[in-house]
Amino acid sequence: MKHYLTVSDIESLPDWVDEAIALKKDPYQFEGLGKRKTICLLFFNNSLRTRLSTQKAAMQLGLDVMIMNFGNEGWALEYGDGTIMDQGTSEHIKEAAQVVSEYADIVAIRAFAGLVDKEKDESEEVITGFANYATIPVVNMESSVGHPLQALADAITLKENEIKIRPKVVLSWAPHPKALPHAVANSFVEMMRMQDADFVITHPKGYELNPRLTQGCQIEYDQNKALEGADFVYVKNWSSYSDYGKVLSKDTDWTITEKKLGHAKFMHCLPVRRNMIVEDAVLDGKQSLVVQQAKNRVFSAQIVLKKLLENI
Ligand SMILES: NCCC[C@H](NC(=O)CCC(=O)O)C(=O)O
Ligand SMILES: NC(=O)OP(=O)(O)O
Repeated sequence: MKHYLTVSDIESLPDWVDEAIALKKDPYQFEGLGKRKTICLLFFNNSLRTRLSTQKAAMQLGLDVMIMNFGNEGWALEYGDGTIMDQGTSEHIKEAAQVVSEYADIVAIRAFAGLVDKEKDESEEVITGFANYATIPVVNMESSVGHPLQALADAITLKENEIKIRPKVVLSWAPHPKALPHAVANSFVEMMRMQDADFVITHPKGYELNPRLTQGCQIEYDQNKALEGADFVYVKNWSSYSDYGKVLSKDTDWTITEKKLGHAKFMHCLPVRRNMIVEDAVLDGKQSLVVQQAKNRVFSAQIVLKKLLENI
């Protein structure tokens, strides 16, 4: 693996999940691997979990960590080829990526979708710009279209809570006041397609995800029907994909309640809007796995960084 950019960079999901669970029992096992090496974390957007869990994973591997809030503090970057830079952008991705490569051995980047221009978001200009011009491995800490560290942590969490070989896993849309990206849902779908499960996606009409990703997946527009007999309910809001970036519904009939959840475990990547996405009783109850998911972000990051370091 050269970079960790998408879920498809996972060479073997079951092996990586097992390795992560083993690492969790002995987190400092590979403490020497990152000695005298540096990871640089660049954030174009806010974060709690990704920032701290990736830093912690790096520290447990003995890496030095440099963090920069690029969105506020870096120069505005230009991505276009041959652009006459007489407008707002100050520095080209070509120099920026090469320069960061001189200071660090791995670079990790968070750059969300703008949700205005679908083509621009799907071109993944920030993360692919770094992957094209950096001379070091690049890690995706949530890009326009994917959040593969989250999906790997979710796979670990599913495995830790597995009670049957082929569980029923439901990905449900839920309402949110703002337009949110598709990245988390996309990567969850891609990850679920790598394992054996009765997987169902439910959302209101108009909220279909990128059909290239959901091809062959079961889609059920009736949320109650989708939730019947579920073992895991993974909840997430996303904005419309077809009517790109638009909020078409804030219908709180889609909010997850204790009653709807039944015996299933509740999952969400966080941060979560209480009593909008899910009612308090679920988050405060025993069936919620959200904190375990957040903990597993350390081990998903650590497995990825370990694989990259072994390759350097
Ligand atoms: N990394 C986890 C989710 C990040 C982002 N959520 C948000 O922006 C929520 C913000 C809010 O609730 O105001 C998303 O959906 O992709
Ligand atoms: N789940 C997740 O990526 O959280 P942050 O946005 O806080 O990093």
